[in-house]
Amino acid sequence: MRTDTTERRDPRDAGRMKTGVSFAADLEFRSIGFRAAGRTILSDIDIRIHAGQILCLLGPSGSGKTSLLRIASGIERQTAGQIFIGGQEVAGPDRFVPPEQRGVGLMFQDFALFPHMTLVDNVRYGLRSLPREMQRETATAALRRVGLEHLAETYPHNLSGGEQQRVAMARALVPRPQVLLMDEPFSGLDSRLRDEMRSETVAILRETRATAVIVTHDAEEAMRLGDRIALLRAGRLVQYGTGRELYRQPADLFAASFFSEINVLPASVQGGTVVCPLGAVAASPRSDGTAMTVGLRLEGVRVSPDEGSVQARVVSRQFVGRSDLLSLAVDGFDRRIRARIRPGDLPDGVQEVFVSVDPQEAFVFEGSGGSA
Ligand SMILES: Nc1ncnc2c1ncn2[C@@H]1O[C@H](COP(=O)(O)OP(=O)(O)OP(=O)(O)O)[C@@H](O)[C@H]1O
Repeated sequence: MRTDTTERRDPRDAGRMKTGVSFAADLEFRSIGFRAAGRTILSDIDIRIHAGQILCLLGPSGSGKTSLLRIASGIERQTAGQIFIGGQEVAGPDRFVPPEQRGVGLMFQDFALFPHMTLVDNVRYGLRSLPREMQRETATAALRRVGLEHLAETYPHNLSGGEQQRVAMARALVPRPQVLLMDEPFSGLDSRLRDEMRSETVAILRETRATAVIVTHDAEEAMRLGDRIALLRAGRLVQYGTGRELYRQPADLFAASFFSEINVLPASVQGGTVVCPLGAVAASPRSDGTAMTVGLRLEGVRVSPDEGSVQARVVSRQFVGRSDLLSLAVDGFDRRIRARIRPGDLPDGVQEVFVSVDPQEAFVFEGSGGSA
């Protein structure tokens, strides 16, 4: 039987259930597609995470991260495919479990605390099915866990951003959802606080053994937080794996450039070797003349005053703290090459240099477009 999507419900209700009855669960997106307003927003998304794992949905603005999160929660309904939580289908062509029965907790970008309620009442909100005394006790314990018990009777507007984040986290976790869904939970915090809250959030998620999905557009954040990362682009899954896999073996040029700044260089196969304007990069079994593209991390451009594959001139040099950023003009290549070097690696004032490629920092893709 079909049940309509539940846009009129208050999504803050999504995690409401009896405390203590649920445990972390596997979460699976199977062939998810989503069309809205005549557009394809998501297609063919297959992701599965195990109970207790943290999945980061990573991608640029508009890639479909929030849509996928909303589909997992039941606020939105996919137009193709199925969602499984703990092995049970919660959404599919013939089945739709509403948000409040899915055992999911939701945490929003702006934390969405109720301004007219004290902190303890905000946290209690998810526990309305429990007896009153238990609600208070459990909510207070949850505030204690995030270090805010002493502020239980204050109102959200008295709190700093980090404190609000912690209350939102306590509120989302207190009903012990099987899966916690978090939409850019750190984006409203300044960078120092963001670091602190990231570590704290992981600690709390591990402690409660919650399965979590975190939306972010920051690759470093995804690597810090996620056991697995799903990289999306224009509604498609570009790559799924650990942070290390995505960083070290990006599926295509887009994935490579999402994880670090890169130079994109045209290349071709010559005598079993991929050769770009900075020299030889890697061996290749492909036939001579095959067009290739090299993605070279800025750290992968070796710069030396006296040795390297090709000659270059330093066009600009910027001090940016732990490294210097160089812009280089390479003989016979009309685009500037960017490099990031340790300040001591090249004496100040040196203009004529040699450059070569560190093969460890270079990614080779077939074709001139750079796909895998
Ligand atoms: N119900 C809908 N109706 C029409 N368009 C929608 C709907 N939901 C999402 N979209 C569109 O789908 C695209 C993906 O949106 P989504 O919010 O999922 O992306 P995102 O990756 O989370 O982006 P951001 O990082 O900017 O939040 C956007 O272009 C958005 O406008």
